[in-house]
Amino acid sequence: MVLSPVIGKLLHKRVVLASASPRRREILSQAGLRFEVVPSRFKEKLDKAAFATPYAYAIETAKQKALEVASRMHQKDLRAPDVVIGADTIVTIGGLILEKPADKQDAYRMLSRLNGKEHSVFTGVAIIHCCSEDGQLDTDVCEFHEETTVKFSELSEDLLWEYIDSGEPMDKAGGYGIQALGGMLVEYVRGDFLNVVGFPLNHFCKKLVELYCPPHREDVQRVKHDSIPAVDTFEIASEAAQGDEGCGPSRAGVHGHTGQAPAGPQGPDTNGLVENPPPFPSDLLDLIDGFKASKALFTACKLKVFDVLKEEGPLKAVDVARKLNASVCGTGRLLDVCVALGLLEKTDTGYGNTQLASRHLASEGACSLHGFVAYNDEHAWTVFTDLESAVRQGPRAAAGRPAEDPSQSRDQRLRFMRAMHGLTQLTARQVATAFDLSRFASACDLGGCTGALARELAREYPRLKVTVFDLPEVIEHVSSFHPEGRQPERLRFVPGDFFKDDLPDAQLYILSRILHDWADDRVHELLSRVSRSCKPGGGLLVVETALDERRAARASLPAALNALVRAQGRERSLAEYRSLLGQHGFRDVQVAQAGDRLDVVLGTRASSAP
Ligand SMILES: Cc1cn([C@@H]2O[C@H](COP(=O)(O)OP(=O)(O)OP(=O)(O)O)[C@@H](O)[C@H]2O)c(=O)[nH]c1=O
Repeated sequence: MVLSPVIGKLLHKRVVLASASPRRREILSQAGLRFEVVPSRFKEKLDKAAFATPYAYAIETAKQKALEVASRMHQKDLRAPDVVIGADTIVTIGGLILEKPADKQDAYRMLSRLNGKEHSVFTGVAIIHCCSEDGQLDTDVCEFHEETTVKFSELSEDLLWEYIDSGEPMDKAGGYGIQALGGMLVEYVRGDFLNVVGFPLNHFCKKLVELYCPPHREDVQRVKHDSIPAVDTFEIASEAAQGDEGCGPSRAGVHGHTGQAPAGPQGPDTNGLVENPPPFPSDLLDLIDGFKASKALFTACKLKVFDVLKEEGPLKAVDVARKLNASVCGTGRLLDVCVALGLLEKTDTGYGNTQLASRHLASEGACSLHGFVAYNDEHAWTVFTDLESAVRQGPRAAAGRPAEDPSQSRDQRLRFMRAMHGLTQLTARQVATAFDLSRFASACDLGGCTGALARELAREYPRLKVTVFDLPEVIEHVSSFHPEGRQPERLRFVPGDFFKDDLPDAQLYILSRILHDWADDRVHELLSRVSRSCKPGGGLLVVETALDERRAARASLPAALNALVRAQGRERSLAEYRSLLGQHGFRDVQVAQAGDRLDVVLGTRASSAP
């Protein structure tokens, strides 16, 4: 989520943070900025005596850090980033500038100097806009600084040494970290706290407003000079700038000149007053662009970008391109988009997977969603292009559930199984433990596919014997999902059709992600078959993503559309699932959540027939 519309102005630019500081990275990403991190190689050795003030030194260092990264990236990629941000934090006391301590003794000297006194923390920031023309890098520099006063308590030698021995001081200006243990040393802070931590976010936002959204002349009087304009003021400014070739730093803007912007689309009204235009629809624009992000993820998965980087990363774009047998330029763009989407990280040594990507987007691994991504790319994507006709004509009654569509090819079936396998593995433990199922000695997972949930149940309940019941053409492929060979002894696979064949005997029946695939008449048919097979005291466990007010509609609505475009099924609310179980003779119906996407409903078969 982008909190500040002005941060949103940078969303579609290639932004680079020229800093190795984890604090800067955190502050800016928490503010919603998307950026790559390329630590600067600039040596912080400028002659301090040559600067009139400590902050002039910090600003110049910040600028040199950012310029070094801009020119290195320009030379390497022949494509400079749009914006490079550099920063430098220093601590000053009695005219002395303290940077990061060289060793423990140095940290001790610094902390002793600060002990019991007030000092200033300055962060200099440089925002560099780059553009390359005819292979030449052209830069516009915008710079500023922020000062915060910090007072240390009187601290004992022991405490100082204990703090130094914690290791915390070594990578921090002045030898302390106010955001962590070092906070204990501090009596008070005057000014921006984040400035001490390493990045003056508030001042940075004000600068972006100056750069990207120069205000109307009329608004200048309304905006207090020392405040970040309220959101509506951003919007007035941004609308104005949009009228002027989109909202970006005009050359004048970059140099800090805020000339008169043309009136917004609505212009001044007849009384000469500016009407407030509606808020800028950043979230809506993100939504409109959403499909591009999905497709980038799908494509990177399909090309096995995450597999290559998991095995051999970090790698440069050119090396990834070679391994993928793809164009260097196309690969570079895709990798950058993946960085912006938070799937990859970019450092000096090249592109690497984030933990998320290694865990879920590489094709192997217990938590891999690679199959689910492929299913969405190759199947759901195509089907969803037909959403309009599904909405116009209603659900396509002829379409069957993928696993049961007789026309489905072996490859399609395998793809569907891979998707279900990944998704089920991800949530199997949460489902298995949503209720205490230890009272059951046997369970049958109807439509249990590759047995991902069944295995987890067998693992969780050492007494439980689990049967997976699914179509023969599904069971046939099960072994390829369990390369380690033999299934656990308490797990067996039985081929069959739950609408036609006798259901295997079990004390507990499970219908996980099955009912939403079917229309009401088929659901009743299936539940009455389960009810007839289930002995009094036995159970039925239904796992679904229920349509429910309690959950943000976001999580369940795509599934509702799924049912519309794909089959005759539909999503149901928890009340409907409860009622369905009740109608088929299940009592004491309880509901639990499995993670934030799944609901688990458990009913006990009553002794009297429904
Ligand atoms: C006073 C204080 C400083 N810091 C950190 O001190 C480093 C300053 O060094 P720098 O040279 O400005 O940055 P760097 O870490 O060398 O990174 P780079 O930008 O690559 O030069 C930055 O990390 C800051 O967060 C804290 O984390 N907490 C505090 O309370």
